[in-house]
Amino acid sequence: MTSFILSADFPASRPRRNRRDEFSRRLVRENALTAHDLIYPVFVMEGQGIQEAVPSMPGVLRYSPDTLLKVAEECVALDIPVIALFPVIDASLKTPDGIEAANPDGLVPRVVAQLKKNFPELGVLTDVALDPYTSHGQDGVLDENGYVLNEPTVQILMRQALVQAHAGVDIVAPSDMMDGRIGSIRQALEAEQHIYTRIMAYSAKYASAFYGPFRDAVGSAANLGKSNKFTYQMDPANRNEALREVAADIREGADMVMVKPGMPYLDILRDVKNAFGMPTYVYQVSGEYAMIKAAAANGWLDHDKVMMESLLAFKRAGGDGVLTYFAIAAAKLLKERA
Ligand SMILES: NCc1[nH]cc(CCC(=O)O)c1CC(=O)O
Ligand SMILES: [Mg+2]
Repeated sequence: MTSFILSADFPASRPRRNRRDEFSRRLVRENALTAHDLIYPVFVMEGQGIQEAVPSMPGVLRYSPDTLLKVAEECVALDIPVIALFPVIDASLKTPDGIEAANPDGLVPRVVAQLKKNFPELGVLTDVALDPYTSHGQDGVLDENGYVLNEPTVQILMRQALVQAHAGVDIVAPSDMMDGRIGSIRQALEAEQHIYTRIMAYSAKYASAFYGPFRDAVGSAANLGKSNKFTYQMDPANRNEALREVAADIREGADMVMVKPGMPYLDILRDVKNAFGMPTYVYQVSGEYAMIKAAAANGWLDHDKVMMESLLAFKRAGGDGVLTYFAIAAAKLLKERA
């Protein structure tokens, strides 16, 4: 047998030694996913006894406040720390300024109060954004050319966040990408003694085509039509800009920051974590979920394995937690394995 040297390191270095047995693979494992890393986004609408399927998001349902309680109970049982609410607003309540967002008797504040009353230990996160409430599906107030106006939009977002805080929400999460909204919301919260309301800022939110199924779920897709969100959400080509956006949100008072979408933006997630060391979250968005579901339904990918690998990748890339429609399924798997 001829002996040959493959490299100067070999065979002193054989990376496969550590990989040979399950015990040493476990011993050298660098990252782990736990239920504590999961935030479960849910769609909620008016009504009773509702569990309505979202066709472009197989396995995702729209709930009425009563059926949502069961979901919250499941989150608690599975050790999922936070549930994130996304409202489906009746078309009759949608207006150009989306002012229903600031209605203290609206759907979201009522659901927040109900959840906190029944499950005080479950963290509740609310979306601060106008798109579920506007008749045009944009995240803000428009001028005569259809341009989203910054300050007038921030004024309404402040009122929306305050209403949610009064209802008892734990975390407000502005997903709109208006400039200066974190500072305005923080000031308003402090002024009204909501000093413990946390802000999770959607800081680096890209103008992504991966949001398509979500817009079906909340019913903004048809209203939005062919228009886009390029004048406020970030250009997918940009990397440095994400760091500037995150820096500004931290200075303005964000307690946690977010990168969105997830898997196509893992580089941004790593950059943000390295640059700021903040509690950093990532949104595995509706389109990412739909892709995995579709491939699995065709038998092209192993659903559970791909789901868990995609979630672990967020941890490895620097995420402290993930907003994911897989939260319940993943937490169940983690519990079975424990
Ligand atoms: N305020 C809008 C909002 N909040 C969360 C999502 C997307 C979430 C997902 O795709 O799962 C969007 C869509 C958008 O910006 O158009
Ligand atoms: Mg910003």
